[in-house]
Amino acid sequence: MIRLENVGLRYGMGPEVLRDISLNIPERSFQFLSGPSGTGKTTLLRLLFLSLKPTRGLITIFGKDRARITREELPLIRRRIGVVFQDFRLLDHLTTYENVALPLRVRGREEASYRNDVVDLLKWVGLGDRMHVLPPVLSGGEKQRAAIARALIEQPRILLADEPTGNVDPQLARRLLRLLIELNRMGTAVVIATHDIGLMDQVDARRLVLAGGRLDIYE
Ligand SMILES: Nc1ncnc2c1ncn2[C@@H]1O[C@H](COP(=O)(O)OP(=O)(O)OP(=O)(O)O)[C@@H](O)[C@H]1O
Repeated sequence: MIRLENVGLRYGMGPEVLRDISLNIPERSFQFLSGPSGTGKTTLLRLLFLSLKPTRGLITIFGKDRARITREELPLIRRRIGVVFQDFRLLDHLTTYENVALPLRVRGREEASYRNDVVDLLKWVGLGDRMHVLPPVLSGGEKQRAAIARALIEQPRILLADEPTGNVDPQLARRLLRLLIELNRMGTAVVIATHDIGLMDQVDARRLVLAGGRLDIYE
């Protein structure tokens, strides 16, 4: 579904942050992306989300060569990729419901056509009773789940999550992980960037480990 071949990336004139990365992310797969702080996990996720271009190598996404994707095509392709950012990026002046519905509203969809989907998704992530509050009053774990719901509202084929359990206690981290595993069972590919070894040890999943700009893959 997403394939990288000998990809390298440098920011500006800096050193190569990622070197010779070759990776295939199959449909319906589940993997952790780990490695010490500053090794390029977020950078790799940004390459997968097409918010960065590689400085060398080839990326194929949904069968298309990344280098040939036009500016007009980009939003359509990105719609098939859900992302949960480290800092959530929820809009504080919109309710939880409105944050999750925003991608659909921006596309000009009528609220009546999506209201039930948003409510069902919020219930699924456990925020059924927090729909109408603003993000500043949500706890860290609730914000995380709102960000996951927003990433899923367009039914992406892959979910990229950057440290989704970074700010929550171990019990909540386990619940979030269960949610992502259930999502994967329903057919969505999942990539979770994390430092949390305890979290990774809970699932027998593929591990992508970055170190020194290179990627080791443990199937
Ligand atoms: N926009 C940028 N411009 C220049 N250098 C950057 C930029 N973003 C990241 N870097 C550098 O690239 C390297 C990899 O950063 P990245 O954020 O991808 O690592 P990470 O593994 O996600 O780190 P962490 O686990 O701390 O979140 C770091 O040395 C960082 O300083």
